[in-house]
Amino acid sequence: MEPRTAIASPPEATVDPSPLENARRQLSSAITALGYDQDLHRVLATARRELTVSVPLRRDDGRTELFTGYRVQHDFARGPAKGGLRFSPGVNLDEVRALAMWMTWKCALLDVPYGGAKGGVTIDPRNYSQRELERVTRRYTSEILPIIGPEKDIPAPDIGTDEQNMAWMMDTYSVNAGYTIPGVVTGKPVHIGGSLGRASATSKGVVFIALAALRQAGTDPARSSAAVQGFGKVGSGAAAFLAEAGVRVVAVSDQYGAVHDPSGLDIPGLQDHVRRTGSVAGWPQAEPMDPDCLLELDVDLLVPAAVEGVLTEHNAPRVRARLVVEGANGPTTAAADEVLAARGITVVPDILANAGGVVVSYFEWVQANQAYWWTAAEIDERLERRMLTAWQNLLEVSTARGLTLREAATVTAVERVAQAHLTRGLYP
Ligand SMILES: NC(=O)C1=CN([C@@H]2O[C@H](COP(=O)(O)OP(=O)(O)OC[C@H]3O[C@@H](n4cnc5c(N)ncnc54)[C@H](OP(=O)(O)O)[C@@H]3O)[C@@H](O)[C@H]2O)C=CC1
Ligand SMILES: O=C(O)CCC(=O)C(=O)O
Repeated sequence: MEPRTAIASPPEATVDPSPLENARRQLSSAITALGYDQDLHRVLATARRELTVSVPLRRDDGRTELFTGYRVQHDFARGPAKGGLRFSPGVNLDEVRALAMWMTWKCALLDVPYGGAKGGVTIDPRNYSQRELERVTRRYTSEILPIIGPEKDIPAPDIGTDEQNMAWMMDTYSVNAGYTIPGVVTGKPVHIGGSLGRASATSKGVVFIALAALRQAGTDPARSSAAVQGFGKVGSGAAAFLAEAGVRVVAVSDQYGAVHDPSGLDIPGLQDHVRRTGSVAGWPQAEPMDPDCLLELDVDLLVPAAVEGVLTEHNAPRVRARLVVEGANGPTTAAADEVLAARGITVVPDILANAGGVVVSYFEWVQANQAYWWTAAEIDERLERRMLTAWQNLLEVSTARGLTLREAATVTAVERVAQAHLTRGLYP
């Protein structure tokens, strides 16, 4: 594939306010709504453990490069920490802190028995060979090895990583232990202890929730339209499942461009094009469009499924979607949330909408620990049940307490985590 230059403009709000500021603002509102004191607030706002490591890489041509890696474990009160590993050049400690905190709330909201964690390495994986990526993954795993494990912290894929990275992590961890420990990571290939349905779980979960939210708003999915930002593991799967459900997916984007067809994109055809060329850009069967304009299209449903901070106070007044379902973590800043709520646009928060991944990661961990495998149908059925139960609960809390869906989700999750702290006596 030809090297490409990203044309999508960096999100205006990733610098100010940062994802961490947004995450802390959401927590702060929940603490106020719950009437908790500032001591408990400080405990919940602060990660239990943070590790920064340096990751040297001997390149294939003999040169050496040095990357920085992070693993942040935000909370353990409800179980081992859980969360993805991101390979992206912009990764920094504060971003990982925010993502780890959101993992804690997500696991609590879905009632999976984990705390939250996240990891990252400051590398753009597109610029490195598979052998180089293997060395980086193994070295990073060795560096964080003392703090991960099936009962401590269980990584999974996130931006820029996939099941192959998880296979290398599992192998590095297992070789050090002297025996195979599949429960140390999730999102592994199925033939080495991964779960059926994990690869598609996040996208499927997004679509279960999107369809339920459309129906809740009185919109027939088969007569609705959608735009999806990001065409990676989450975005391309979400676009495909939406299209299968009869939703007209009119636009999708990645870092290099966006394509638009008001009559609906042929998603399998586009996936094929991306497999061949590495981007949605240049697909001849649709019109190119400015990726920033995708967020402002007149559609029923907008699915941001790329990075944090793309819906800001600057563009939120121009959003015309009736419903936003967050496939990405933290795509909407706290200020944008207020603008969208005031404009009557419903935002289904990340900690519910994209939780399908961690739900099936939980199923994978349970299966790996028991060495007993479920069928694809069992996994899909249990995933759908968990997602829709959480959605119904959320609607009830939101209505009963007069809160937005994000406020209701954060309040519910923070209350569960706080109760775990208080009951265990971890809170001094
Ligand atoms: N994977 C999972 O199971 C889960 C992921 N998430 C979240 O979903 C989001 C996407 O993750 P995932 O799909 O796994 O990651 P991938 O690396 O598979 O895909 C990321 C996608 O986002 C695109 N992208 C990156 N920056 C921009 C931008 N500025 N504008 C438009 N598109 C952009 C990438 O484009 P390009 O291909 O051109 O680089 C790519 O299409 C993240 O927020 C992640 O944290 C949440 C829950 C679980
Ligand atoms: O599957 C997991 O453990 C976590 C996935 C993830 O990183 C996320 O939900 O943001």
